[in-house]
Amino acid sequence: MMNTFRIKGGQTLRGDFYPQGAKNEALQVICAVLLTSKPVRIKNIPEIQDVLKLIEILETLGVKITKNAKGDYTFCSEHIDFDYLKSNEFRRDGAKLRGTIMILGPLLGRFKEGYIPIPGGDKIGRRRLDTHFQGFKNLGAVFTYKEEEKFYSVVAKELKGCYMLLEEASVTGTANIIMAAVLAEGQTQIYNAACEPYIQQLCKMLCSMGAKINGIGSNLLTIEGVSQLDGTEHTVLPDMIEIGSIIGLAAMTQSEITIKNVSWDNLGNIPDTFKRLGIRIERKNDDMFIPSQKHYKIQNFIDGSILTISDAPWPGFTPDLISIILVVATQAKGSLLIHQKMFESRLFFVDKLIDMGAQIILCDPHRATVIGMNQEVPLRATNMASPDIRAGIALLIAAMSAKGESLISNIYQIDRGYENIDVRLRALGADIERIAT
Ligand SMILES: CC(=O)N[C@H]1[C@@H](OP(=O)(O)OP(=O)(O)OC[C@H]2O[C@@H](n3ccc(=O)[nH]c3=O)[C@H](O)[C@@H]2O)O[C@H](CO)[C@@H](O)[C@@H]1O
Ligand SMILES: C=C(OP(=O)(O)O)C(=O)O
Repeated sequence: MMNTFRIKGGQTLRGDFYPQGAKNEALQVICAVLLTSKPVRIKNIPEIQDVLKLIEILETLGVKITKNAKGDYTFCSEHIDFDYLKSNEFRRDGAKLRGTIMILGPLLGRFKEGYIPIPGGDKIGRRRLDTHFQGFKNLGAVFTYKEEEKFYSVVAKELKGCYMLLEEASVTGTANIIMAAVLAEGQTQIYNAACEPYIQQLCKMLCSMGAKINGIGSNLLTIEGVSQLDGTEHTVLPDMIEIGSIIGLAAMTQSEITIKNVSWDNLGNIPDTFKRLGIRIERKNDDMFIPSQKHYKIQNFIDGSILTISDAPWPGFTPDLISIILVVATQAKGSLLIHQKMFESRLFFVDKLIDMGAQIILCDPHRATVIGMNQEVPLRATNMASPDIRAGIALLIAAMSAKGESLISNIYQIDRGYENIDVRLRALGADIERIAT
């Protein structure tokens, strides 16, 4: 069944918002349970489409899963069904999301073989997997790709640690290589490693399972292989992308919102980047208070030139919040150049914002200039489909600020990353309804 959101915009929201656990961390640490035959308990798992699908795939793989409470699961990977891994069912199920790619590293590390169909995820431009496979090959694995079956396999007689310099700081690639290397023989050094909080959390969890990893949080990881890993307990951080989305929503709708328990120390430059758009953000212990603001003014650079916000590997600004920055800028005072460097098809949704009356010039697939309207002319309500997860939430924010009723279809693309977003926004006073179409 396809669902649509009906949104009556123009309401001011107010209240406390509790962020969900981080989707991209959950996908990594859930895959890591494959590294041990012992129970691993993970708390604060967001119960969103992508994560639930991964859990379902692990269950079919033979992992015993107990749900202790909402978002709190224990996984035990004593036996793995390699027949299923090579089956047609897996070729179909495994292709549904991006996160499944990260079962390869742990399977290769522990069993010396792993299989995966070409993974799904957002259609936001080319999404290469070269870094993953080059990393596995560096450790001694043989990589095969059957083009007609769209199926990858990695097998090794043994994995041997080595020094490697990654071609790019791929997030899921780094996670995959770490998970293979923790059980490889000897020392592995990964330079140009991604170091997002997702990766730091994965490393911390692996260390509590007995792995030996140094350099956590930096782009040089040194791993001493161990022969086996133990069980553990781990809690997923709040989702920094959801937190950024709510900052954007508060600013656009001139609302006063407190985002609870944000884990400030793991937000990097996200709060400061929104502040550069003139949005006031206050720290209150571990909560984030966003006061209601009639207007917000984009800062210029020191030399007076137009501000540019671009994405970069961590600790740079995350590409997953670029669409939100863009939509928020449409009602700021001033102009902004958005430069989405990593993905080439993530800005096309600006067409919809232009339909709603936003002043945006798409310069090329990577850059858009936004001329803010200073909340003087509201966006117009419209009907639209959500193209990808972050454009989806950006359009939802636009619809919440627009006068009148908007419809957003294809909201599966929002549900896969935001848990019950309609219910949680209604609690803040939003007029949003989920309708079956
Ligand atoms: C499930 C998951 O965790 N998904 C996240 C993960 O995807 P994922 O791990 O798939 O993304 P990668 O980090 O591999 O790369 C994303 C894109 O950026 C390009 N690239 C990457 C690194 C680099 O230094 N330069 C560069 O240009 C790649 O070529 C690719 O086109 O990281 C992305 C980048 O933060 C996020 O958007 C995704 O939400
Ligand atoms: C692009 C994203 O997700 P995925 O990598 O799962 O497609 C995202 O979370 O913004």
